[in-house]
Amino acid sequence: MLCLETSNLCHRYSAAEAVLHDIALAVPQASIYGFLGPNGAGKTTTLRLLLGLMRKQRGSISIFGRNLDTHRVEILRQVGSLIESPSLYEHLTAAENLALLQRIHRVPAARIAEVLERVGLGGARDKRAGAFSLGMKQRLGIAAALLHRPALLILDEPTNGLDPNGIIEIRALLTALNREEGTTILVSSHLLAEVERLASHVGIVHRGRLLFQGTLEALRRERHGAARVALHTADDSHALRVLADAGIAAHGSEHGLLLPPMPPPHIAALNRRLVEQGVEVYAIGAEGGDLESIFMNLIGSRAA
Ligand SMILES: Nc1ncnc2c1ncn2[C@@H]1O[C@H](COP(=O)(O)OP(=O)(O)OP(=O)(O)O)[C@@H](O)[C@H]1O
Repeated sequence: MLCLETSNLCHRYSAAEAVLHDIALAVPQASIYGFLGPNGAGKTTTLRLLLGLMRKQRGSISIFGRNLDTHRVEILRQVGSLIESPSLYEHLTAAENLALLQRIHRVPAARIAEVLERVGLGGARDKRAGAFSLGMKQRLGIAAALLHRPALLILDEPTNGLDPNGIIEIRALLTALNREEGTTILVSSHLLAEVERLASHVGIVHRGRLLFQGTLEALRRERHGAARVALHTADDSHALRVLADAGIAAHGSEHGLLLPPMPPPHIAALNRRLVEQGVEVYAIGAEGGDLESIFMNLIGSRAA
C-alpha cells in the first residue's frame, strides 16, 4: 500500500531547462523513504510540489490514495513538513512558538507538551528559541510539524548543518516516530551513509531523474552486483597470466588484484582454475560496492 505516489512529475523554472524529468515516486505506507541526491538534484523542488507549495506543471501526485489536485486541503491536513530551516520566532519560547500553531491547527493545548517531550525538548519549553542550538531549532521545527499528528511527515535535509550528535538525535527521533506511531516519513538527504542508517526505502535522484528506487535491501543487492572481486595470491604476475588466458581483465592495486564484478559461481570456477594452474590463492573478497560507489555507478551508467 502506497502512502504517496507520483507519476511523470516534471518541472521547469525557466523555459530553458527542465529540473525534474518524469519523477515516479512510490513511498510505501509506514516506510522511512530516503530521497537521496547531490545538491541541485531536484529534491527540494520535488518536495515543494508534493506539498503544493509550487504550482505543478505536469504529472500527477497522489497522497493517501487521493489526487492532490482535487483533495488538497484534506490531504495536507494529515501532512507535516519541514522544508529548509524552521520558521521560528526567536524572541518567543519553544512553547509559545508552538502555541501559535496549536491555535491554527485547533489541537488541544496539551499537545504542545506532548510534542516537546517527543522531540526531547521537554526541559526547554520555556527557553527562547533564539537561544537554541541548531539541532534544538531543528527539533522544534519537527515538533511544530508533528502538532496535528500527521500520518505523513515530509522533511527536507533535516540534519543539514548539524553536528554528529545532532544528527544522531534527529535519526533516533525519526526512527521512534516511525516505529511507535507508524508515521510515514519522506526525508531528503545528500548523504548516502545517513540514508543507509535511517531509511527502509530509497529513491536516488540525480539531475532531476530518478536513477533508482527500491528497498534498502534492493540497493544492497545492487551493491553486491557492483562490487569488484579482490584477489590476493602468492604470485600476482602468474595469476594475471591465468586470468588473461581466461579472458578476465584484472589490474593490481593496494587491495590486491582487482577483477570486474562477477556472479559467485564464476568466482568459484576462477578460484579452481587458479589453483589448478599452480597459483596459491590467499584470499578472495569484494572491493568497492559500498553505497557511495553504487551511487557513482548509477550516476555514471544512467545519467550519461
Ligand atoms: N527558484 C528557483 N528558480 C530557478 N531555478 C531553481 C529554483 N530553485 C531551484 N532551482 C534549480 O533547480 C535545480 C534543482 O534544485 P533543488 O533545490 O530542487 O535541488 P536539491 O536537490 O534540493 O538541492 P539542494 O540540496 O542544493 O537544495 C537546481 O539546478 C537549482 O539551481
